[in-house]
Amino acid sequence: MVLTELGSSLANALAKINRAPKIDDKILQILIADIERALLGADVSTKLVEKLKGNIREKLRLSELPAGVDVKRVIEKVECAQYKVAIQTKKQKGITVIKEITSLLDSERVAYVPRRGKSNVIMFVGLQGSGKTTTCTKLGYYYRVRGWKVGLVCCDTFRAGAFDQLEQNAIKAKIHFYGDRVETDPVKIALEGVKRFKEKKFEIIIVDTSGRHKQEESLFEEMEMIAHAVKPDDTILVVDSTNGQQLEAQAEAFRKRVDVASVIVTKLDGHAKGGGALSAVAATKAPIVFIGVGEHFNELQKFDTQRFVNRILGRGDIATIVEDMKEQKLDDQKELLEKMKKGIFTLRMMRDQFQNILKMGSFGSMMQMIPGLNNLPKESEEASQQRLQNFLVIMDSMTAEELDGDISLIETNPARQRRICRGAGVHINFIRELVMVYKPFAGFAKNMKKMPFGKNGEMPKNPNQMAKMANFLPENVLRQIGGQAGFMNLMQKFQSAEAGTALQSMQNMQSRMKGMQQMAKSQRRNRR
Ligand SMILES: Nc1nc2c(ncn2[C@@H]2O[C@H](COP(=O)(O)OP(=O)(O)OP(=O)(O)O)[C@@H](O)[C@H]2O)c(=O)[nH]1
Repeated sequence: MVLTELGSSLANALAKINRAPKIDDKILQILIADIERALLGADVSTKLVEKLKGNIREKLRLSELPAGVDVKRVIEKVECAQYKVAIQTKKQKGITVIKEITSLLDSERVAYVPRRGKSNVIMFVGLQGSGKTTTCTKLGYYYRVRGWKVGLVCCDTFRAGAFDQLEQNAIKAKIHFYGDRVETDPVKIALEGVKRFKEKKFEIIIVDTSGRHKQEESLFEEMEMIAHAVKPDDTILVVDSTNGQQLEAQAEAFRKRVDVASVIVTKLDGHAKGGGALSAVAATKAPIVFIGVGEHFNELQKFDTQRFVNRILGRGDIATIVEDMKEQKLDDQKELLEKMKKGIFTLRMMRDQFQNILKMGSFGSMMQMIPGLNNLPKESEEASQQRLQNFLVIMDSMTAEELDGDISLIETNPARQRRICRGAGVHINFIRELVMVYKPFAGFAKNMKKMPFGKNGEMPKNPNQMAKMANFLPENVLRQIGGQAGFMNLMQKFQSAEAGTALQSMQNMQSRMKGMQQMAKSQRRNRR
Protein backbone atom coordinates (compact mmCIF):
# COMPACT_ATOMS: atom_id res chain seq x y z
CA MET A 1 0.00 0.00 0.00
CA VAL A 2 1.42 3.41 -0.90
CA LEU A 3 0.18 4.66 2.44
CA THR A 4 2.91 2.56 3.98
CA GLU A 5 5.35 5.02 2.39
CA LEU A 6 3.53 7.89 4.09
CA GLY A 7 3.76 5.90 7.30
CA SER A 8 7.48 5.34 7.01
CA SER A 9 8.15 9.03 6.21
CA LEU A 10 6.18 10.02 9.29
CA ALA A 11 7.86 7.34 11.39
CA ASN A 12 11.29 8.57 10.20
CA ALA A 13 10.37 12.13 11.13
CA LEU A 14 9.34 11.01 14.61
CA ALA A 15 12.46 8.89 14.96
CA LYS A 16 14.59 12.03 14.53
CA ILE A 17 13.05 13.31 17.75
CA ASN A 18 14.14 10.15 19.53
CA ARG A 19 17.67 10.53 18.26
CA ALA A 20 17.95 14.22 19.17
CA PRO A 21 19.85 14.77 22.44
CA LYS A 22 17.64 17.73 23.37
CA ILE A 23 14.24 18.80 22.14
CA ASP A 24 14.04 22.48 21.40
CA ASP A 25 11.98 24.69 19.09
CA LYS A 26 14.41 24.17 16.23
CA ILE A 27 13.98 20.38 16.35
CA LEU A 28 10.22 20.81 16.59
CA GLN A 29 10.24 23.01 13.45
CA ILE A 30 12.19 20.32 11.59
CA LEU A 31 9.66 17.71 12.71
CA ILE A 32 6.74 19.85 11.55
CA ALA A 33 8.42 20.47 8.17
CA ASP A 34 9.06 16.72 7.70
CA ILE A 35 5.45 15.90 8.55
CA GLU A 36 4.24 18.56 6.14
CA ARG A 37 6.35 17.10 3.32
CA ALA A 38 5.13 13.57 4.00
CA LEU A 39 1.45 14.54 4.10
CA LEU A 40 1.59 16.73 1.00
CA GLY A 41 3.41 13.88 -0.78
CA ALA A 42 0.43 11.64 0.04
CA ASP A 43 -1.95 14.21 -1.49
CA VAL A 44 -3.42 15.48 1.79
CA SER A 45 -4.91 18.92 1.07
CA THR A 46 -2.82 22.01 1.78
CA LYS A 47 -5.69 23.39 3.85
CA LEU A 48 -5.68 20.39 6.19
CA VAL A 49 -1.90 20.32 6.45
CA GLU A 50 -1.81 24.03 7.33
CA LYS A 51 -4.44 23.41 10.01
CA LEU A 52 -2.45 20.54 11.42
CA LYS A 53 0.75 22.62 11.54
CA GLY A 54 -1.10 25.46 13.26
CA ASN A 55 -2.56 23.08 15.85
CA ILE A 56 0.80 21.52 16.67
CA ARG A 57 2.49 24.94 16.97
CA GLU A 58 -0.26 26.35 19.09
CA LYS A 59 -0.80 23.39 21.37
CA LEU A 60 2.71 22.14 21.77
CA ARG A 61 4.52 25.08 23.38
CA LEU A 62 7.69 23.55 24.67
CA SER A 63 8.57 26.52 26.85
CA GLU A 64 5.29 26.22 28.71
CA LEU A 65 5.56 22.53 29.60
CA PRO A 66 6.12 22.02 33.31
CA ALA A 67 9.53 20.83 34.42
CA GLY A 68 9.92 17.06 34.59
CA VAL A 69 7.66 16.28 31.64
CA ASP A 70 9.24 13.88 29.15
CA VAL A 71 9.07 16.00 25.98
CA LYS A 72 9.80 13.11 23.62
CA ARG A 73 6.88 11.18 25.00
CA VAL A 74 4.67 14.24 24.82
CA ILE A 75 5.46 14.66 21.14
CA GLU A 76 5.15 11.07 20.19
CA LYS A 77 2.84 9.13 22.44
CA VAL A 78 -0.86 9.00 21.81
CA GLU A 79 -1.60 8.67 25.48
CA CYS A 80 0.82 10.16 27.95
CA ALA A 81 -0.18 10.31 31.57
CA GLN A 82 2.41 12.94 32.44
CA TYR A 83 1.30 15.16 29.60
CA LYS A 84 -2.31 14.78 30.66
CA VAL A 85 -1.34 16.41 33.95
CA ALA A 86 0.46 19.12 32.04
CA ILE A 87 -2.47 19.82 29.77
CA GLN A 88 -4.94 19.89 32.59
CA THR A 89 -2.99 22.65 34.24
CA LYS A 90 -2.72 24.51 30.94
CA LYS A 91 -6.38 23.87 30.10
CA GLN A 92 -5.38 22.50 26.71
CA LYS A 93 -6.87 19.47 24.99
CA GLY A 94 -4.78 16.30 24.81
CA ILE A 95 -2.93 17.10 21.64
CA THR A 96 0.19 15.34 20.55
CA VAL A 97 1.69 15.06 17.11
CA ILE A 98 0.27 11.60 16.50
CA LYS A 99 -3.12 12.63 17.76
CA GLU A 100 -3.08 15.47 15.25
CA ILE A 101 -2.18 13.11 12.40
CA THR A 102 -4.92 10.72 13.54
CA SER A 103 -7.49 13.48 13.64
CA LEU A 104 -6.83 14.17 9.94
CA LEU A 105 -8.38 10.79 9.15
CA ASP A 106 -11.00 10.71 11.86
CA SER A 107 -14.57 11.67 11.05
CA GLU A 108 -15.48 11.39 14.73
CA ARG A 109 -18.86 9.93 13.81
CA VAL A 110 -19.95 6.49 14.82
CA ALA A 111 -20.97 4.17 12.00
CA TYR A 112 -23.90 1.74 11.93
CA VAL A 113 -23.10 -1.60 13.51
CA PRO A 114 -25.24 -4.54 12.24
CA ARG A 115 -27.10 -6.47 14.91
CA ARG A 116 -27.22 -10.24 15.18
CA GLY A 117 -30.57 -11.97 14.82
CA LYS A 118 -32.08 -9.05 12.90
CA SER A 119 -32.29 -8.30 9.15
CA ASN A 120 -29.80 -5.48 8.55
CA VAL A 121 -30.42 -3.89 5.15
CA ILE A 122 -27.32 -2.22 3.73
CA MET A 123 -27.66 -0.20 0.54
CA PHE A 124 -24.60 0.56 -1.58
CA VAL A 125 -24.32 3.72 -3.68
CA GLY A 126 -21.52 5.21 -5.76
CA LEU A 127 -20.28 6.22 -9.18
CA GLN A 128 -19.66 3.68 -11.92
CA GLY A 129 -16.31 2.00 -11.61
CA SER A 130 -15.78 3.03 -8.00
CA GLY A 131 -15.63 -0.64 -7.05
CA LYS A 132 -19.18 -0.78 -5.70
CA THR A 133 -20.16 -4.20 -7.04
CA THR A 134 -16.86 -5.77 -6.01
CA THR A 135 -17.15 -4.21 -2.56
CA CYS A 136 -20.72 -5.53 -2.08
CA THR A 137 -19.32 -9.04 -2.46
CA LYS A 138 -16.32 -8.27 -0.26
CA LEU A 139 -18.57 -7.03 2.53
CA GLY A 140 -20.89 -10.02 2.10
CA TYR A 141 -17.89 -12.32 2.28
CA TYR A 142 -16.56 -10.45 5.34
CA TYR A 143 -19.78 -11.15 7.22
CA ARG A 144 -20.27 -14.68 5.86
CA VAL A 145 -16.93 -15.92 7.12
CA ARG A 146 -17.85 -14.47 10.50
CA GLY A 147 -20.96 -16.63 10.61
CA TRP A 148 -23.67 -14.20 9.42
CA LYS A 149 -26.37 -15.23 6.96
CA VAL A 150 -25.80 -12.93 3.96
CA GLY A 151 -27.86 -12.14 0.84
CA LEU A 152 -26.97 -9.90 -2.13
CA VAL A 153 -29.60 -8.09 -4.19
CA CYS A 154 -28.61 -6.80 -7.63
CA CYS A 155 -30.64 -3.68 -8.52
CA ASP A 156 -28.22 -2.45 -11.16
CA THR A 157 -30.43 -2.53 -14.23
CA PHE A 158 -28.38 0.26 -15.85
CA ARG A 159 -25.11 -1.47 -16.66
CA ALA A 160 -25.36 -4.50 -18.88
CA GLY A 161 -23.35 -7.22 -17.22
CA ALA A 162 -23.86 -6.04 -13.64
CA PHE A 163 -26.28 -8.93 -12.98
CA ASP A 164 -23.78 -11.54 -14.21
CA GLN A 165 -20.87 -9.90 -12.38
CA LEU A 166 -22.65 -9.89 -9.03
CA GLU A 167 -24.12 -13.36 -9.52
CA GLN A 168 -20.70 -14.81 -10.38
CA ASN A 169 -19.10 -13.03 -7.43
CA ALA A 170 -21.84 -14.27 -5.12
CA ILE A 171 -21.33 -17.87 -6.26
CA LYS A 172 -17.56 -17.63 -5.75
CA ALA A 173 -17.99 -16.08 -2.32
CA LYS A 174 -20.73 -18.59 -1.41
CA ILE A 175 -23.31 -15.87 -0.73
CA HIS A 176 -27.02 -16.03 -1.57
CA PHE A 177 -28.04 -13.87 -4.53
CA TYR A 178 -31.24 -12.31 -5.82
CA GLY A 179 -31.64 -10.57 -9.17
CA ASP A 180 -34.07 -10.39 -12.08
CA ARG A 181 -32.82 -10.38 -15.67
CA VAL A 182 -36.21 -9.40 -17.11
CA GLU A 183 -37.44 -6.71 -14.71
CA THR A 184 -36.21 -3.23 -15.62
CA ASP A 185 -37.45 -1.37 -12.55
CA PRO A 186 -34.67 -1.39 -9.89
CA VAL A 187 -37.13 -0.40 -7.15
CA LYS A 188 -39.28 -3.52 -7.77
CA ILE A 189 -36.17 -5.74 -7.71
CA ALA A 190 -34.93 -4.13 -4.50
CA LEU A 191 -38.29 -4.56 -2.79
CA GLU A 192 -38.69 -8.18 -3.87
CA GLY A 193 -35.09 -9.15 -3.00
CA VAL A 194 -35.17 -7.56 0.44
CA LYS A 195 -38.61 -9.08 1.14
CA ARG A 196 -37.45 -12.60 0.23
CA PHE A 197 -34.28 -12.39 2.28
CA LYS A 198 -36.12 -10.92 5.25
CA GLU A 199 -38.68 -13.73 5.13
CA LYS A 200 -35.84 -16.23 5.31
CA LYS A 201 -34.31 -14.35 8.25
CA PHE A 202 -31.12 -13.28 6.50
CA GLU A 203 -29.09 -11.06 8.81
CA ILE A 204 -27.13 -9.02 6.28
CA ILE A 205 -29.00 -7.97 3.13
CA ILE A 206 -26.81 -6.00 0.75
CA VAL A 207 -28.49 -4.00 -2.00
CA ASP A 208 -26.24 -3.07 -4.93
CA THR A 209 -27.58 -0.09 -6.90
CA SER A 210 -26.64 1.28 -10.33
CA GLY A 211 -23.72 3.61 -10.83
CA ARG A 212 -23.29 6.38 -13.41
CA HIS A 213 -20.17 7.89 -14.93
CA LYS A 214 -20.84 11.15 -13.15
CA GLN A 215 -23.19 12.62 -10.61
CA GLU A 216 -26.30 12.67 -12.80
CA GLU A 217 -29.80 13.60 -11.68
CA SER A 218 -31.15 10.23 -12.89
CA LEU A 219 -28.70 8.40 -10.61
CA PHE A 220 -29.72 10.40 -7.56
CA GLU A 221 -33.44 9.98 -8.30
CA GLU A 222 -33.04 6.22 -8.59
CA MET A 223 -31.04 6.09 -5.35
CA GLU A 224 -33.71 8.09 -3.54
CA MET A 225 -36.50 5.83 -4.80
CA ILE A 226 -34.72 2.63 -3.78
CA ALA A 227 -33.85 4.09 -0.38
CA HIS A 228 -37.47 5.16 0.11
CA ALA A 229 -38.69 1.67 -0.82
CA VAL A 230 -36.33 -0.56 1.19
CA LYS A 231 -35.59 1.86 4.07
CA PRO A 232 -32.00 0.70 4.58
CA ASP A 233 -30.50 0.56 8.07
CA ASP A 234 -27.19 1.68 6.58
CA THR A 235 -26.32 3.40 3.30
CA ILE A 236 -22.71 2.98 2.29
CA LEU A 237 -21.09 5.23 -0.29
CA VAL A 238 -18.25 3.54 -2.20
CA VAL A 239 -15.56 5.89 -3.49
CA ASP A 240 -12.43 5.30 -5.53
CA SER A 241 -9.30 6.54 -3.74
CA THR A 242 -7.60 7.41 -7.02
CA ASN A 243 -9.83 10.51 -7.04
CA GLY A 244 -7.87 11.83 -4.05
CA GLN A 245 -8.98 15.19 -2.70
CA GLN A 246 -11.90 15.42 -5.13
CA LEU A 247 -13.71 12.92 -2.95
CA GLU A 248 -14.72 15.62 -0.50
CA ALA A 249 -17.02 17.18 -3.12
CA GLN A 250 -18.22 13.77 -4.34
CA ALA A 251 -19.11 12.56 -0.85
CA GLU A 252 -20.89 15.85 -0.07
CA ALA A 253 -22.95 15.58 -3.28
CA PHE A 254 -24.16 12.08 -2.37
CA ARG A 255 -24.84 13.05 1.23
CA LYS A 256 -27.10 15.88 0.08
CA ARG A 257 -29.40 13.39 -1.65
CA VAL A 258 -29.36 10.20 0.41
CA ASP A 259 -28.58 9.60 4.01
CA VAL A 260 -25.04 8.33 3.49
CA ALA A 261 -24.25 6.80 6.85
CA SER A 262 -20.76 5.51 6.08
CA VAL A 263 -18.11 5.31 3.37
CA ILE A 264 -15.84 2.62 1.96
CA VAL A 265 -12.72 3.87 0.19
CA THR A 266 -11.49 1.41 -2.47
CA LYS A 267 -8.24 0.83 -4.37
CA LEU A 268 -5.98 1.92 -1.55
CA ASP A 269 -3.57 -0.83 -2.56
CA GLY A 270 -1.36 1.19 -4.75
CA HIS A 271 -2.16 4.81 -5.25
CA ALA A 272 -0.28 7.87 -4.16
CA LYS A 273 -3.53 9.72 -3.53
CA GLY A 274 -4.56 7.48 -0.61
CA GLY A 275 -3.81 10.05 2.08
CA GLY A 276 -5.78 12.69 0.16
CA ALA A 277 -8.73 10.34 -0.31
CA LEU A 278 -8.98 9.30 3.33
CA SER A 279 -8.57 12.80 4.72
CA ALA A 280 -11.01 14.26 2.16
CA VAL A 281 -13.71 11.75 3.14
CA ALA A 282 -13.04 12.24 6.84
CA ALA A 283 -13.48 15.99 6.33
CA THR A 284 -17.09 15.37 5.29
CA LYS A 285 -17.69 13.79 8.72
CA ALA A 286 -18.99 10.55 7.17
CA PRO A 287 -17.23 7.68 8.94
CA ILE A 288 -14.97 5.44 6.84
CA VAL A 289 -15.94 1.90 7.80
CA PHE A 290 -13.77 -0.24 5.54
CA ILE A 291 -11.02 0.21 2.98
CA GLY A 292 -10.51 -1.85 -0.17
CA VAL A 293 -6.91 -2.97 -0.62
CA GLY A 294 -7.09 -5.28 -3.63
CA GLU A 295 -9.38 -7.06 -6.04
CA HIS A 296 -9.82 -10.28 -4.04
CA PHE A 297 -12.83 -10.84 -1.78
CA ASN A 298 -10.74 -10.90 1.35
CA GLU A 299 -8.97 -7.65 0.56
CA LEU A 300 -11.28 -5.47 2.60
CA GLN A 301 -10.05 -4.09 5.89
CA LYS A 302 -12.09 -2.72 8.73
CA PHE A 303 -11.08 0.90 9.23
CA ASP A 304 -10.33 2.19 12.69
CA THR A 305 -8.42 5.45 12.58
CA GLN A 306 -6.26 4.91 15.62
CA ARG A 307 -5.30 1.35 14.67
CA PHE A 308 -4.74 2.37 11.05
CA VAL A 309 -2.33 5.14 12.04
CA ASN A 310 -0.51 2.77 14.38
CA ARG A 311 -0.20 0.29 11.57
CA ILE A 312 1.12 2.67 8.93
CA LEU A 313 3.57 4.10 11.46
CA GLY A 314 4.96 0.60 11.89
CA ARG A 315 3.60 0.11 15.41
CA GLY A 316 1.52 -2.86 14.40
CA ASP A 317 -2.07 -3.65 15.20
CA ILE A 318 -2.24 -6.79 17.28
CA ALA A 319 -5.74 -5.92 18.48
CA THR A 320 -7.13 -6.31 14.93
CA ILE A 321 -5.39 -9.64 14.38
CA VAL A 322 -6.75 -11.05 17.63
CA GLU A 323 -10.21 -9.64 16.86
CA ASP A 324 -10.16 -11.15 13.36
CA MET A 325 -9.12 -14.51 14.73
CA LYS A 326 -11.90 -14.42 17.29
CA GLU A 327 -14.54 -13.28 14.81
CA GLN A 328 -13.56 -15.90 12.28
CA LYS A 329 -13.29 -18.46 15.05
CA LEU A 330 -9.68 -19.05 14.07
CA ASP A 331 -8.65 -19.04 17.68
CA ASP A 332 -10.65 -22.15 18.35
CA GLN A 333 -7.73 -24.45 17.85
CA LYS A 334 -7.47 -26.45 21.04
CA GLU A 335 -7.04 -29.72 19.16
CA LEU A 336 -4.19 -28.33 17.07
CA LEU A 337 -2.52 -27.04 20.18
CA GLU A 338 -2.84 -30.30 22.06
CA LYS A 339 -1.32 -32.24 19.17
CA MET A 340 1.52 -29.75 18.73
CA LYS A 341 2.32 -29.95 22.41
CA LYS A 342 2.83 -33.67 21.90
CA GLY A 343 5.17 -32.92 19.02
CA ILE A 344 2.66 -33.91 16.30
CA PHE A 345 2.25 -31.76 13.21
CA THR A 346 0.82 -33.35 10.07
CA LEU A 347 0.33 -32.05 6.55
CA ARG A 348 -3.41 -31.92 7.26
CA MET A 349 -2.74 -29.58 10.18
CA MET A 350 -0.56 -27.42 7.96
CA ARG A 351 -3.31 -27.31 5.34
CA ASP A 352 -5.79 -26.05 7.96
CA GLN A 353 -3.33 -23.37 9.05
CA PHE A 354 -2.76 -22.22 5.46
CA GLN A 355 -6.52 -22.03 4.92
CA ASN A 356 -6.75 -19.84 8.01
CA ILE A 357 -4.08 -17.52 6.67
CA LEU A 358 -5.96 -17.10 3.40
CA LYS A 359 -9.23 -16.47 5.27
CA MET A 360 -7.61 -13.70 7.30
CA GLY A 361 -6.58 -11.69 4.27
CA SER A 362 -3.52 -11.06 2.22
CA PHE A 363 -0.05 -11.53 3.60
CA GLY A 364 0.71 -7.86 3.10
CA SER A 365 -2.21 -6.68 5.18
CA MET A 366 -1.47 -9.17 7.93
CA MET A 367 2.21 -8.29 7.99
CA GLN A 368 1.37 -4.64 8.34
CA MET A 369 -0.39 -5.42 11.59
CA ILE A 370 2.62 -7.04 13.23
CA PRO A 371 5.03 -4.63 14.86
CA GLY A 372 8.49 -5.05 13.39
CA LEU A 373 7.34 -7.02 10.36
CA ASN A 374 5.76 -4.10 8.56
CA ASN A 375 8.68 -3.62 6.25
CA LEU A 376 8.89 -6.98 4.52
CA PRO A 377 9.66 -6.63 0.80
CA LYS A 378 6.49 -5.71 -1.08
CA GLU A 379 7.16 -7.72 -4.21
CA SER A 380 6.97 -11.03 -2.37
CA GLU A 381 3.37 -10.56 -1.24
CA GLU A 382 1.42 -11.71 -4.28
CA ALA A 383 3.87 -14.47 -5.09
CA SER A 384 3.64 -15.78 -1.51
CA GLN A 385 -0.13 -15.87 -1.69
CA GLN A 386 -0.03 -17.73 -5.00
CA ARG A 387 2.45 -20.20 -3.57
CA LEU A 388 0.14 -20.84 -0.66
CA GLN A 389 -2.74 -21.52 -3.07
CA ASN A 390 -0.54 -23.99 -4.96
CA PHE A 391 0.32 -25.79 -1.74
CA LEU A 392 -3.38 -26.06 -0.87
CA VAL A 393 -4.19 -27.52 -4.30
CA ILE A 394 -1.38 -30.05 -3.86
CA MET A 395 -2.58 -31.06 -0.39
CA ASP A 396 -6.13 -31.40 -1.74
CA SER A 397 -4.80 -34.03 -4.16
CA MET A 398 -3.35 -36.16 -1.38
CA THR A 399 -4.94 -39.22 0.19
CA ALA A 400 -5.86 -39.31 3.89
CA GLU A 401 -2.87 -41.57 4.48
CA GLU A 402 -0.53 -38.98 2.97
CA LEU A 403 -2.10 -36.07 4.83
CA ASP A 404 -1.98 -37.78 8.23
CA GLY A 405 1.06 -40.01 7.87
CA ASP A 406 4.78 -39.45 8.04
CA ILE A 407 6.27 -37.10 5.46
CA SER A 408 8.73 -39.81 4.39
CA LEU A 409 5.78 -41.47 2.65
CA ILE A 410 5.88 -38.68 0.08
CA GLU A 411 9.48 -37.58 0.34
CA THR A 412 10.96 -40.94 -0.56
CA ASN A 413 8.47 -41.92 -3.24
CA PRO A 414 8.84 -40.10 -6.59
CA ALA A 415 5.95 -42.05 -8.15
CA ARG A 416 3.65 -40.80 -5.39
CA GLN A 417 4.95 -37.26 -5.89
CA ARG A 418 4.19 -37.47 -9.63
CA ARG A 419 0.66 -38.78 -8.99
CA ILE A 420 -0.14 -35.96 -6.55
CA CYS A 421 1.23 -33.27 -8.87
CA ARG A 422 -0.65 -34.65 -11.86
CA GLY A 423 -3.85 -34.45 -9.82
CA ALA A 424 -3.06 -30.91 -8.74
CA GLY A 425 -1.93 -29.81 -12.20
CA VAL A 426 1.35 -28.38 -10.89
CA HIS A 427 5.03 -29.01 -11.62
CA ILE A 428 6.80 -31.66 -9.51
CA ASN A 429 9.07 -28.97 -8.04
CA PHE A 430 6.16 -27.61 -6.05
CA ILE A 431 5.80 -30.76 -4.00
CA ARG A 432 9.49 -30.69 -3.16
CA GLU A 433 9.05 -27.13 -2.05
CA LEU A 434 6.02 -28.11 0.02
CA VAL A 435 8.08 -30.75 1.82
CA MET A 436 10.75 -28.12 2.52
CA VAL A 437 8.17 -25.76 3.97
CA TYR A 438 6.55 -28.52 6.03
CA LYS A 439 9.67 -29.86 7.71
CA PRO A 440 10.52 -26.79 9.82
CA PHE A 441 6.87 -26.66 10.98
CA ALA A 442 7.12 -30.26 12.13
CA GLY A 443 10.48 -29.49 13.77
CA PHE A 444 8.88 -26.53 15.54
CA ALA A 445 6.13 -28.80 16.90
CA LYS A 446 8.80 -31.17 18.23
CA ASN A 447 10.43 -28.24 20.01
CA MET A 448 7.12 -27.25 21.55
CA LYS A 449 7.43 -30.17 23.92
CA LYS A 450 10.38 -28.39 25.51
CA MET A 451 8.81 -24.92 25.70
CA PRO A 452 8.07 -23.43 29.12
CA PHE A 453 4.27 -23.22 28.86
CA GLY A 454 2.20 -22.92 32.03
CA LYS A 455 0.20 -25.82 33.50
CA ASN A 456 -2.83 -25.08 31.36
CA GLY A 457 -0.80 -24.30 28.28
CA GLU A 458 -0.73 -20.53 28.93
CA MET A 459 2.13 -18.32 27.81
CA PRO A 460 4.74 -17.60 30.49
CA LYS A 461 4.49 -14.20 32.15
CA ASN A 462 7.82 -14.40 33.91
CA PRO A 463 10.44 -12.41 31.88
CA ASN A 464 13.08 -15.18 32.16
CA GLN A 465 10.68 -17.78 30.83
CA MET A 466 9.60 -15.43 28.05
CA ALA A 467 13.23 -14.90 27.07
CA LYS A 468 13.63 -18.67 26.94
CA MET A 469 10.63 -18.90 24.67
CA ALA A 470 12.18 -16.37 22.28
CA ASN A 471 15.10 -18.75 21.76
CA PHE A 472 12.78 -21.16 19.97
CA LEU A 473 12.10 -18.65 17.20
CA PRO A 474 14.23 -18.72 14.06
CA GLU A 475 17.03 -16.20 14.36
CA ASN A 476 16.03 -13.87 11.53
CA VAL A 477 12.36 -13.84 12.58
CA LEU A 478 13.46 -12.87 16.06
CA ARG A 479 15.60 -10.10 14.56
CA GLN A 480 12.66 -8.80 12.52
CA ILE A 481 10.45 -8.46 15.57
CA GLY A 482 13.13 -6.55 17.45
CA GLY A 483 15.03 -9.32 19.28
CA GLN A 484 14.08 -10.60 22.71
CA ALA A 485 12.76 -7.21 23.81
CA GLY A 486 10.54 -6.98 20.71
CA PHE A 487 9.32 -10.53 21.26
CA MET A 488 8.39 -9.80 24.87
CA ASN A 489 6.62 -6.64 23.85
CA LEU A 490 4.68 -8.56 21.21
CA MET A 491 3.72 -11.24 23.74
CA GLN A 492 2.49 -8.62 26.16
CA LYS A 493 0.37 -7.05 23.42
CA PHE A 494 -1.16 -10.41 22.59
CA GLN A 495 -1.82 -11.08 26.23
CA SER A 496 -3.44 -7.72 26.81
CA ALA A 497 -5.42 -7.89 23.55
CA GLU A 498 -7.09 -11.12 24.55
CA ALA A 499 -5.73 -13.01 27.49
CA GLY A 500 -7.65 -16.21 26.76
CA THR A 501 -6.52 -16.54 23.17
CA ALA A 502 -2.99 -15.23 23.56
CA LEU A 503 -1.38 -18.63 23.43
CA GLN A 504 -3.18 -19.81 20.38
CA SER A 505 -2.68 -16.47 18.65
CA MET A 506 1.01 -16.50 19.35
CA GLN A 507 1.42 -20.03 18.16
CA ASN A 508 -0.48 -19.25 14.99
CA MET A 509 1.76 -16.27 14.42
CA GLN A 510 4.88 -18.28 15.11
CA SER A 511 3.83 -20.91 12.60
CA ARG A 512 3.00 -18.26 10.05
CA MET A 513 6.22 -16.41 10.53
CA LYS A 514 8.15 -19.59 10.08
CA GLY A 515 6.20 -20.50 6.95
CA MET A 516 6.75 -17.08 5.52
CA GLN A 517 10.40 -17.19 6.30
CA GLN A 518 10.63 -20.44 4.34
CA MET A 519 8.69 -19.00 1.46
CA ALA A 520 10.86 -15.90 1.31
CA LYS A 521 13.90 -18.19 1.27
CA SER A 522 12.64 -20.33 -1.56
CA GLN A 523 11.62 -17.23 -3.51
CA ARG A 524 15.11 -15.86 -3.15
CA ARG A 525 16.47 -19.17 -4.33
CA ASN A 526 14.13 -19.21 -7.33
CA ARG A 527 15.13 -15.68 -8.29
CA ARG A 528 18.78 -16.58 -8.25
N1 LIG B 1 -6.89 -2.71 -6.99
C1 LIG B 1 -8.17 -2.66 -6.59
N2 LIG B 1 -9.15 -2.78 -7.48
C2 LIG B 1 -10.41 -2.75 -7.05
C3 LIG B 1 -10.75 -2.57 -5.68
N3 LIG B 1 -12.10 -2.56 -5.58
C4 LIG B 1 -12.58 -2.74 -6.84
N4 LIG B 1 -11.58 -2.84 -7.73
C5 LIG B 1 -11.66 -3.00 -9.19
O1 LIG B 1 -12.29 -1.85 -9.75
C6 LIG B 1 -12.98 -2.21 -10.94
C7 LIG B 1 -14.39 -1.66 -10.91
O2 LIG B 1 -15.10 -2.35 -9.89
P1 LIG B 1 -16.67 -2.65 -9.98
O3 LIG B 1 -17.02 -3.32 -8.72
O4 LIG B 1 -17.02 -3.32 -11.24
O5 LIG B 1 -17.24 -1.18 -10.03
P2 LIG B 1 -18.71 -0.63 -9.82
O6 LIG B 1 -18.55 0.61 -9.03
O7 LIG B 1 -19.60 -1.66 -9.28
O8 LIG B 1 -19.17 -0.26 -11.23
P3 LIG B 1 -20.71 -0.14 -11.70
O9 LIG B 1 -21.37 -1.43 -11.34
O10 LIG B 1 -20.57 0.02 -13.14
O11 LIG B 1 -21.29 1.00 -11.01
C8 LIG B 1 -12.92 -3.73 -11.04
O12 LIG B 1 -11.89 -4.07 -11.94
C9 LIG B 1 -12.54 -4.16 -9.63
O13 LIG B 1 -11.82 -5.37 -9.61
C10 LIG B 1 -9.66 -2.42 -4.74
O14 LIG B 1 -9.83 -2.24 -3.52
N5 LIG B 1 -8.40 -2.48 -5.24
